[in-house]
Amino acid sequence: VIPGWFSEISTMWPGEAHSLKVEKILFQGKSDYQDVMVFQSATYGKVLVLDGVIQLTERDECAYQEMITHLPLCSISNPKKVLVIGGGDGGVLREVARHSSVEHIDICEIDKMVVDVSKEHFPDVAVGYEDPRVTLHVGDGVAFLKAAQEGSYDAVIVDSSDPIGPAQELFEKPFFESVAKALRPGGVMCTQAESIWLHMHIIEGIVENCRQVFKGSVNYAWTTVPTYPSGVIGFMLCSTEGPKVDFKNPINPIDVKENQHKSTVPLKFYNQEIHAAAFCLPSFAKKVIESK
Ligand SMILES: NCCCCCc1nc2ccccc2[nH]1
Repeated sequence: VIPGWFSEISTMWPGEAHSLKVEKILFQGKSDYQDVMVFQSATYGKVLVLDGVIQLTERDECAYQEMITHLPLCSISNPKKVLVIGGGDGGVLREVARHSSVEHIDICEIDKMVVDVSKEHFPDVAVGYEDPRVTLHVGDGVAFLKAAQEGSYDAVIVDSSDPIGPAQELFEKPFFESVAKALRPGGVMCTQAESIWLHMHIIEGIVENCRQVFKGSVNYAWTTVPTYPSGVIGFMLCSTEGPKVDFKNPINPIDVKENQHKSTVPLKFYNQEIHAAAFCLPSFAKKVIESK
């Protein structure tokens, strides 16, 4: 351990560790589910760490939050009812709120400490909670979806941490089945789907499960997030049987106007070209993902 530096060491990425220079530790706690830490970094703004794994930094969170939200929502017309699983930081809420067709946003986050810490230390991310369309449910996303009424959502966004820890069940087939049940015909799911450099085996399993569960389209997209392991992270884009969804051609460009309730920052990362580009895969990943 180098004094003054945080290194992201994990069995999920053996032999490598991204490091950030630490100016000051702002919060350290242990919730019922995980260790929670916030520190001021020298060059990436504030950083949120759960069980030693970087979840977001102020400098590059825009890439992840904008892509995980707009890849699905710009692929369907007139999204009205959206469910977010995880994402307790509030960043996905901030992005969903940009879509004026949306009437209601449910968010189910298991760890209240993540919500409170984000509101305290990441106000520009937690601003999403201030939108009047948002309802926060503190609890397990698996149980929430089991209880959800069939066909009640246009989109479900699964903004989970990694499959080691509280989010483990969110990568398994029964969970995907409960998501498909809660979606309307032609409804869409977008999940955090790890790194093609580090987790091709995990991705292979997710793709296999999704192809069995989602009878519409199933596509893998990816983007650059400098502070996630290997500097990239992926998304699983799935739609249920029904009206065809073409994820690769955004049909519903965001009418990016001031949020009804709060003026949020303009889009920093997402645009139509990067939407289409996100689905272009290197051959080693294409071979695995498109053969499933
Ligand atoms: N190793 C990659 C981790 C990706 C984490 C994505 C993420 N960031 C989050 C912040 C708060 C709550 C849930 C979250 N999920």
